[in-house]
Amino acid sequence: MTERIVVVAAALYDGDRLLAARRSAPPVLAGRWELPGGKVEEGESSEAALVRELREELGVEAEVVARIPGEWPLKSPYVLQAWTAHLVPTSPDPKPLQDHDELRWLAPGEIWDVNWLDQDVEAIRILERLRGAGS
Ligand SMILES: Nc1nc2c([nH]c(=O)n2[C@H]2C[C@H](O)[C@@H](COP(=O)(O)OP(=O)(O)OP(=O)(O)O)O2)c(=O)[nH]1
Repeated sequence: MTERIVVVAAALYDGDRLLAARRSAPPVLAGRWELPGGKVEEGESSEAALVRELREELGVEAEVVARIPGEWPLKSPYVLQAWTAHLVPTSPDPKPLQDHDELRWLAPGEIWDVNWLDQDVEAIRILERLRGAGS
């Protein structure tokens, strides 16, 4: 069986605003926007990986809420999974410490104002649908 490595990404909300992060590397992805996160390490749960990545990349303390249904192929052997999350009340504000050079909190009408990575678009669409259904 071929190896399969999960990349976990966070739809991090502050109220109804969603955090988008602009990648600074590698060159092929730089300048495009994504849900922050990273690779799950061996023996690590997806939730623990997400909390760790958000701490490393943004300097925040986050709590994972729920998995967004679906899974999206990235460059083999990676697949993308996404989770909703929020900051714990004592968390510092996010800062682009690693992998990103800009962050934006997107209000509901601003979701498509950034140039999302192609592979993230379906996850963002699902989020928008879930949000629509919930409001
Ligand atoms: N974090 C994240 N990565 C994504 C998304 N969409 C997408 O194609 N990717 C790709 C970019 C990278 O090739 C890979 C994740 O790498 P990463 O650089 O964020 O993960 P990492 O921190 O664990 O990486 P590393 O520096 O330890 O190698 O998945 C997304 O929404 N979030």
